[in-house]
Amino acid sequence: MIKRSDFPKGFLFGTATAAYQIEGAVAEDGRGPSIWDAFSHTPGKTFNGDTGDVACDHYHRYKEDVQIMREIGFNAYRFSISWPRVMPDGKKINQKGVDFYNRLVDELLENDITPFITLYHWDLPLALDEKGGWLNPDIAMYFRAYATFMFTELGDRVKHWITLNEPWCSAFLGYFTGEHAPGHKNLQEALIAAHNLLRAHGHAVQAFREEVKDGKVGLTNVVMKVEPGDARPESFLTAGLVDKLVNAWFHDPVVFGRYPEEAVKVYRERGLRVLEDDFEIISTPIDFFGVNYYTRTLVVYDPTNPLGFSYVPGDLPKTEMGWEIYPQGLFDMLVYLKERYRLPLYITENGMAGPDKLINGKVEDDYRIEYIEKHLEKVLEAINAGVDVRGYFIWSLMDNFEWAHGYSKRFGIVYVDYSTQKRIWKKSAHWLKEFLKS
Ligand SMILES: OC[C@@H]1[C@@H](O)[C@H](O)[C@@H](O)c2nc(CNc3ccccc3)cn21
Repeated sequence: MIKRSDFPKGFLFGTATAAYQIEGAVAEDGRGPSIWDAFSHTPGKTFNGDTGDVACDHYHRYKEDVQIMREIGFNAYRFSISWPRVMPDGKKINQKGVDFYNRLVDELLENDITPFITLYHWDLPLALDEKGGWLNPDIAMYFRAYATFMFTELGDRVKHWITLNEPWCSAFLGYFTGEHAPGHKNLQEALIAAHNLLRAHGHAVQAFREEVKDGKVGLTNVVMKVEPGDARPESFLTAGLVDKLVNAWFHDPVVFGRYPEEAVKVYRERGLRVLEDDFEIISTPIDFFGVNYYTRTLVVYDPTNPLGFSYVPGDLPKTEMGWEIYPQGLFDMLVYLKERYRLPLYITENGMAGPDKLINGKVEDDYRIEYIEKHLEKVLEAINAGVDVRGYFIWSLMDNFEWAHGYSKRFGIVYVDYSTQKRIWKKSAHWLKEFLKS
């Protein structure tokens, strides 16, 4: 059984959330609509027609939620700022919205919890989407202005910042598969959005260097361990290619100032345009990568598929999301990222959706305790293998709005009874409290 003291001194143990998934109060104190407000209110887009209108009502209950983090013993908390709450039209400042984040940051600091802020966790102001959103190259300058303002407003107290959460999801789920807002289904658009997301990231890093001299800034990507789903040699090659299409596509430009050549070829061979501008800005040096790790992805060679591969389900035990539980993949990807990019790493998300049932006031989520413990063991193994991992954030503090799945998936270590907004510690929260004392 691993102990907290096995980890390096100063290692951060935290939990993570995102604005649209927990805040609610979507029209309070001047907040403007985001693309997720529009998307979730569009019939058929989310499970049961669920929306983030109320969510966990964190906007009003943030003090209670900070107390829960303090009692569990976390020393860090990753959360995101709702761009449309602080700039309802994407540009004009709404001071009441800004003041919520001032209050939240002060509450965290008073409880010795280090804030990690994500500037963009998918809730683009709808007004900017109406100007083309991530398809409009101007978006990079709107994002730079938003980032600059937040750095000046909170940078005196917040020294750890993440520009974007998972640009792969924003681009490919938002513009190719259409599962996420704004719900487009166009691969060329996904490539354009991906490039503008990376440009926006680079501009924000440049602004950060001007505004927060003593801070650290990074980018959080979803990191998938891609493996062949059958024994054919062509599937082995396909896995290597998909790794470039998903992982390297959002890491290489930021460090090397270019897209991975093998992946560019896949798109160009299919007549798609790959953008090449602004790599100087995109590769403005960063201080760390955030790693969101959940599972592995199995792919097989499939010439009938537009990109030459298809996903296959694995045979390992799965979570409620249908994702295989595969801690080894975390170790593998931490070593891979260290070898390829040589940057400090924070695991900014790791966790599972479980069949969490409230029975006699308790949620016995032993499966989640095992998931966390097994993944922490792999983090420790990676650190002992020389990987510079500096923190681990559990997704998530509490059950929340799980995007297209609505409230049907529970990732929290704290159960939320949405009918009463009562927070109920799951067994995993009690386990973590003991672990963090060990
Ligand atoms: O789904 C759980 C969380 C989600 O609530 C967070 O907002 C988001 O940052 C997040 N990213 C992942 C991993 N992304 C992923 C994307 C495609 C396939 C498998 C995993 C999981 N999660």
